[in-house]
Amino acid sequence: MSLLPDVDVRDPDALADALRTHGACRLQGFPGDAASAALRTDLLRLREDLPFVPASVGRGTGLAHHAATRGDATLWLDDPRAGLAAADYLGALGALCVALNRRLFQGLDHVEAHYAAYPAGARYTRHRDRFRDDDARVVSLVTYLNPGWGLDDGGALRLALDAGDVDVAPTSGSVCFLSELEHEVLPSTHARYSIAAWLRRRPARN
Ligand SMILES: O=C(O)CCC(=O)C(=O)O
Ligand SMILES: [Fe+2]
Repeated sequence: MSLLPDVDVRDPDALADALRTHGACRLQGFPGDAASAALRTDLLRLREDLPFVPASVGRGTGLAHHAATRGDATLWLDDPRAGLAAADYLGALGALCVALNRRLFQGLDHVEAHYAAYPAGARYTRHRDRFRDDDARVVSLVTYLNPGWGLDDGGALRLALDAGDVDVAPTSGSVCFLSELEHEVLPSTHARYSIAAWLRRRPARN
């Protein structure tokens, strides 16, 4: 049996329960096949037209760019150039945030998300999304936009659950986990596309 439970996005009680019990789950139906296809189309188009920014690690004065630690390039979904699919995604994420806030994580009141493009060979070494000096990120959600991704293509998300490490192939659909959980992105054989999103306690971004 997989260590990661499958939860339907229409059942926020089950989602809250899975996060409480396991710390992570796959999220079925989010954002849906049509939305995923539109997001991938937009991401690929935006990659051509817009400079994605090499991602940084840390925050505030500790912010730094280390390609060996983190090799993706990103574009925030609330950027006015990000397009309609991005706006719809943020709307769906906001609804999920409200639903979870009612059940488990009181004080969740803001979402943030960025497109991420990892070139072949790029990785994101083991980290937490919740910073030592800023605990605003409570729940992390990653949506994969790589239909046809194969078992040999690498690029798994490795989640350090209490029950042991679990690898998630970055093909399609979404995975949701507590932002305090350690995780990493393993290098892949070719470009890997995704959206990384967070449900937050406060609106500030660094
Ligand atoms: O793309 C993934 O699987 C995870 C990305 C991640 O850990 C992050 O952006 O913080
Ligand atoms: Fe992360």
